[in-house]
Amino acid sequence: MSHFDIIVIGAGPGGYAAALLASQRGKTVALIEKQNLGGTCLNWGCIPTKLYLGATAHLEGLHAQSRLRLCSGSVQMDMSALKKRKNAFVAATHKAMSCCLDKHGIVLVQGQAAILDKNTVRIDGETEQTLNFKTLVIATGSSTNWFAGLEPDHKRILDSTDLLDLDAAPASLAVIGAGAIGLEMADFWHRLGTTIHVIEAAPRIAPAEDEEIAQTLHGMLKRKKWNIVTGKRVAELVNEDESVLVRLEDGAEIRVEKALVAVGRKPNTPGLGLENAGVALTGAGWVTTDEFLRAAPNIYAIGDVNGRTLLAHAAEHQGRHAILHALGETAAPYAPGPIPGCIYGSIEVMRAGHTAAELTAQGKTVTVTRANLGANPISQAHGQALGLVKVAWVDGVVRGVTAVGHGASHLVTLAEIMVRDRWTAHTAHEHIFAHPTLDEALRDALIAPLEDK
Ligand SMILES: Cc1cc2nc3c(=O)[nH]c(=O)nc-3n(C[C@H](O)[C@H](O)[C@H](O)COP(=O)(O)OP(=O)(O)OC[C@H]3O[C@@H](n4cnc5c(N)ncnc54)[C@H](O)[C@@H]3O)c2cc1C
Ligand SMILES: NC(=O)c1ccc[n+]([C@@H]2O[C@H](COP(=O)([O-])OP(=O)(O)OC[C@H]3O[C@@H](n4cnc5c(N)ncnc54)[C@H](O)[C@@H]3O)[C@@H](O)[C@H]2O)c1
Repeated sequence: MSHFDIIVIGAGPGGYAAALLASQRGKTVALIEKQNLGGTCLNWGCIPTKLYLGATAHLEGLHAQSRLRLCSGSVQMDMSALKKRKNAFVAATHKAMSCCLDKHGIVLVQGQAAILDKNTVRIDGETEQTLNFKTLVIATGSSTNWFAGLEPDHKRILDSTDLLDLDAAPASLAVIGAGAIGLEMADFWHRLGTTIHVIEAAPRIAPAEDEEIAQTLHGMLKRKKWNIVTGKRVAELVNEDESVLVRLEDGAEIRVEKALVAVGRKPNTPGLGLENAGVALTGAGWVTTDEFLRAAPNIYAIGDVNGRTLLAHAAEHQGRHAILHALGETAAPYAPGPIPGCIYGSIEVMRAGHTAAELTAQGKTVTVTRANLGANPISQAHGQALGLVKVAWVDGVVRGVTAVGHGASHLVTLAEIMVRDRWTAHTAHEHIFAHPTLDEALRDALIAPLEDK
């Protein structure tokens, strides 16, 4: 078959979800992938990083208890065994995904796709082939970005994919960029004994997060003896054979064993032939989409490649909307509401909805309530009671919830529901929160307006 109702380019979380939904709706579907099923998320992103963090969480837990003098001694991680486990898990997931595609009658085409015109793609794989579509979904994702002077050499100057492949912990690691990738990876290697240096150009780490949350995180990481430099750009990374020289814009230098370049992502659009279908690009090459996620009348662009929200669950959600819109099952513009997000690790950050600063910038009158994790018995039980939950309100309605601390990511779905369903302080009293749970900290921040009266 060379003609399909729907062709999807890219089998990451966005493309895979779109292909499955289209086939469940009875459409003929081809999914084109040049590398591995699962895209960045499964192979080099969400899944391997969380597997590494999950496998070493007990090290951090024991550390916290040893600080309370409840245990002592040391545990060694076997890095090559962990890598093997990660590779086995990823391979098993490839197999499961491939079976699922087969079961749904989706034709998987291995190769690199390029658009020839508004109804045709060419695939360069083992053989070259041309396929026709009624609707195309571009879900080609993004790749590691770097700036002049910071180019990874993949030996000492690494990107996030290289760092997952190390066989042993480096003695020291400079992390360039304190977004989610930099902070999560630094946390993993810190657990294995690596000395961490974080250099962030913005005035604070986790610059996309609420300022108080980011400052609290900063303080907690400093207690772990991370060297954190903010407000300074790294100008150059030099591989000096035995070490890497990190040169900051003000001339200051840091020498480390390895450096991680985690300064953001760039869209996978070069060579896609988008110009042949009248698709416009913006900025660094992100696909421009309209309110329905369309890049052209019969072409949608979903996930990282459209630059809206670089998260796996956002890609999946957009994939679903694109298919429903293409099939005429919805005529509504894409309006995702609050998109939950987390930074994972020993100290986690979670957020759903707007920060207080974002709401204020929109001209809203914002009030803020808080609950410290110090008062939460579960945080205390883990010996990790620093951190807080923060709620931003407008007109008595929850508009944003964010938190920092041990296990904070576990609060994110409830926080998303609170924002989406426009909870008031009274709503919190309509629900029973199990005791003792971290959720109670969320409840405490929520009922604070009632308690204050
Ligand atoms: C280290 C790291 C950790 C992360 N952790 C998280 C996390 O915890 N939670 C979270 O939500 N997000 C996380 N992300 C982000 C997440 O991985 C991405 O947002 C998500 O994978 C985007 O999905 P996508 O489907 O848009 O694209 P991708 O997953 O990038 O998939 C795109 C696919 O398209 C294929 N492709 C590209 N061009 C072509 C072509 N011309 N022809 C054929 N195939 C092509 C690629 O090979 C790839 O498989 C992380 C990212 C990184 C790098
Ligand atoms: N847990 C998660 O959900 C998760 C985990 C990892 C990645 N991601 C996604 O992947 C995307 C990419 O993550 P990221 O951390 O690479 O990007 P990012 O854009 O979030 O952070 C990059 C940081 O690098 C800084 N920077 C840029 N140039 C610099 C320089 N020369 N010197 C010092 N600092 C510099 C920027 O100020 C920025 O804070 C994010 O958008 C995120 O959504 C999500």
